[in-house]
Amino acid sequence: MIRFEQVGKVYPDGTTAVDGLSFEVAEGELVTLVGPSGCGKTTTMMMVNRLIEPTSGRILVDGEDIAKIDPVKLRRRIGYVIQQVGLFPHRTVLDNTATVPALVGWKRSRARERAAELLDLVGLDPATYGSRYPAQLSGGQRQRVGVARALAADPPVLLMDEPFGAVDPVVRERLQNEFLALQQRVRKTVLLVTHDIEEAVRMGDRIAVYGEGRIEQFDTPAAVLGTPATPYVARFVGSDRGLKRLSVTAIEPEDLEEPPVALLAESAREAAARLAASGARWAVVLNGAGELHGWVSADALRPAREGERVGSLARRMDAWVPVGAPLKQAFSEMLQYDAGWVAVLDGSLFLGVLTPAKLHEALRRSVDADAQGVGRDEVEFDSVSDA
Ligand SMILES: Nc1ncnc2c1ncn2[C@@H]1O[C@H](COP(=O)(O)OP(=O)(O)OP(=O)(O)O)[C@@H](O)[C@H]1O
Repeated sequence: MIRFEQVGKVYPDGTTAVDGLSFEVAEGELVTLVGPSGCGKTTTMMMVNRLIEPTSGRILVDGEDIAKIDPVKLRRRIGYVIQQVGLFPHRTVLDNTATVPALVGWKRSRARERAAELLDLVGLDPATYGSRYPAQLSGGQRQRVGVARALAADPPVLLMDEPFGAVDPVVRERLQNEFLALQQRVRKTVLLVTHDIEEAVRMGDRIAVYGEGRIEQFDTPAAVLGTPATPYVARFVGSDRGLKRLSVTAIEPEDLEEPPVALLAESAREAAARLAASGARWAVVLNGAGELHGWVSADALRPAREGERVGSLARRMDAWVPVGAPLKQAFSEMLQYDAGWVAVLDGSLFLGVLTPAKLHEALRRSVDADAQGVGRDEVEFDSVSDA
């Protein structure tokens, strides 16, 4: 846990970088610090591992005032990932990753074993990449090594300064998702600095939105987007915050439509009759275990011969998302498969489908739920279809 108590930093030339910072990052929580250039994010972060000393207030890590901890010892408890990664160019990827365990006195063989495990964890096969040098990696791969190295000594706290800043947007999104999946498993206490509100929203359990040298709002992504605390925050998160909410609103069972269902092994004629009676133009096709196979149209079923099964007329459907996934994921599947709906699954079981209309409703539900005084006209919906 990291706790800031009235922390301020005035540089020797008189620049006040931050002032009166008080907030807490709970154990296992990921807090993003977001704000424009020069607002004091990096200063905030570097005070946690004492690369910069505050001029007022105090910072506690796990309840201990860090001013009283030897900085070298402190830094061994804190992983540090920076944009430029800072890998040693003349050391292999494996040795780079093993740096901190080796520093803290692990045996070489154990440190290398641990490094291999970590490379695996961040999606780099140690057999392929372990013996390469940093220059022989792509930017995204270097970034992953940076994360692996920071995690190698299993520090409870992780500081990340624009960790995905140096890669293109597609790779960035992949690294972000990978890191989130990793964080689900390792549950570090993370402080992540970014100037990108999208990244802050996607990554943070909570977000600290910085104005000049101070925090304007400290809250969950949904609350920051739904109810910006100040006009400054509203401007910073942008007029398309309704759209950004797609990233933070989870699909819930109540959002789903329940279209007619046909089973793979069922008689096509019976299924056709059922569809005709309900007036539906298509049905979702499931196997006997209730798992998604695809879909079948009423037109395909109508001419079915006696004895023909739904399975021989059904088409596969690969657009699906797990229940609880963000609306944005469903939307992106719809676009990718050029589909008018996506199936929503609970494990492998089919729950229902999400359609664009339902997606819109879900977004509205989410905005209304914590709009608390924010007028509907302040939240833009109409751009959803342009995303
Ligand atoms: N060593 C220093 N001496 C004087 N002023 C400094 C020093 N380091 C940073 N500053 C100033 O402190 C303020 C906060 O800087 P900081 O690097 O924390 O901002 P930041 O939000 O991380 O910005 P960026 O996103 O551009 O990295 C800025 O005005 C900066 O110019």
